[in-house]
Amino acid sequence: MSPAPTFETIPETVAAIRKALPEGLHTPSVGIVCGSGLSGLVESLRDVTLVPYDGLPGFAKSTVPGHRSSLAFGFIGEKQAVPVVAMLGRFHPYEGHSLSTVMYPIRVMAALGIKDIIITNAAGALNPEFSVGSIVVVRDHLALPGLSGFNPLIGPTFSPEVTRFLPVSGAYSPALRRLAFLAAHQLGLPSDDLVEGTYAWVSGPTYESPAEGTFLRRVGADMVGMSTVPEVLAARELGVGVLVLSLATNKVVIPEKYRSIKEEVAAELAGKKIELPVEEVVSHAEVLEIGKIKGDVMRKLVAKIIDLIPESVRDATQP
Ligand SMILES: O=P(O)(O)O[C@@H]1C[C@H](O)[C@@H](CO)O1
Ligand code: HPA
Repeated sequence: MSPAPTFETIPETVAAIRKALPEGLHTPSVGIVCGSGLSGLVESLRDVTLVPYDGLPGFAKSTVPGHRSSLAFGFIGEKQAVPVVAMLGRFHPYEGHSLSTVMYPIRVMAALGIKDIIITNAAGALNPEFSVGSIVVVRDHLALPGLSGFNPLIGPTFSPEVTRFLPVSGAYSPALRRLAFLAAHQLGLPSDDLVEGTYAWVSGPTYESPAEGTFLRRVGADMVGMSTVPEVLAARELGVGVLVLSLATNKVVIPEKYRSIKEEVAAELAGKKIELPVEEVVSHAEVLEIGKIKGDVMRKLVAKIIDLIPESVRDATQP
């Protein structure tokens, strides 16, 4: 496991980043996290400077296919040139990274000056009304590891300024969620392309068993994924406004009824012919493929949302 970076390392990391940047990019106002297969979001940026994670104090290396290991700084927007920083590649606890390592880049982006962050991810759809390729504006989360003793904020508080007891009831900014739907409308996206839902965070790296998928659906989750929630908590702890967009890359199979091997054997012995169900198996290759197909829509949506964030909001720390 990579050593856990702390509050003390932040000034060193910020100085290393600023040294690598031209002056106009020193203080980005919006952060972006690119989920699995979604690093193409960087193509919306103008005048890009890449800062590799390698060599940045406190940063690890992303080991997951579909994740690069660089920060991209640049400008986005048609109406205005908004300075942004995008993480091309995130860290997941299942890679062996500590939760402090997972949250560290968000804390660095906050120290650089971001006021809002758009976090994207690839996730499995539990809600049967969602289609593969739908983009879900996350309105709430179920942090399964958090509920079972692995809350990312357990341990010494990150800095003297942050609260010990973070409220998360309003973690997903209604103002930014509203801009997401306005942006989709302005882009002419079909209404079913952008939906709302609750994201369940699980540790991975296994995908869900049918019983786990059924459980998560029953307790109110619409999507399930292996990231994002620690980043949301790190951002909210520092007053950064959060928007999460989840791309449904696969449907999580929730069986109406388990296949009964006992009944199949009995039918076979009785000489009856029965039709076997087709088993669907999710893979990371499929996840990346959908990211490739829908990457352009996600990219345009993120750029449009940033363009719509009023300057007054970008300049004010969110409550
Ligand atoms: O980083 P994200 O959450 O976008 O990646 C998802 C979750 C796992 O890392 C991976 C599984 O296919 O994709
Ligand atoms: N489960 C968990 N994480 C995921 C999935 C899934 O089905 N698809 C993409 N990330």
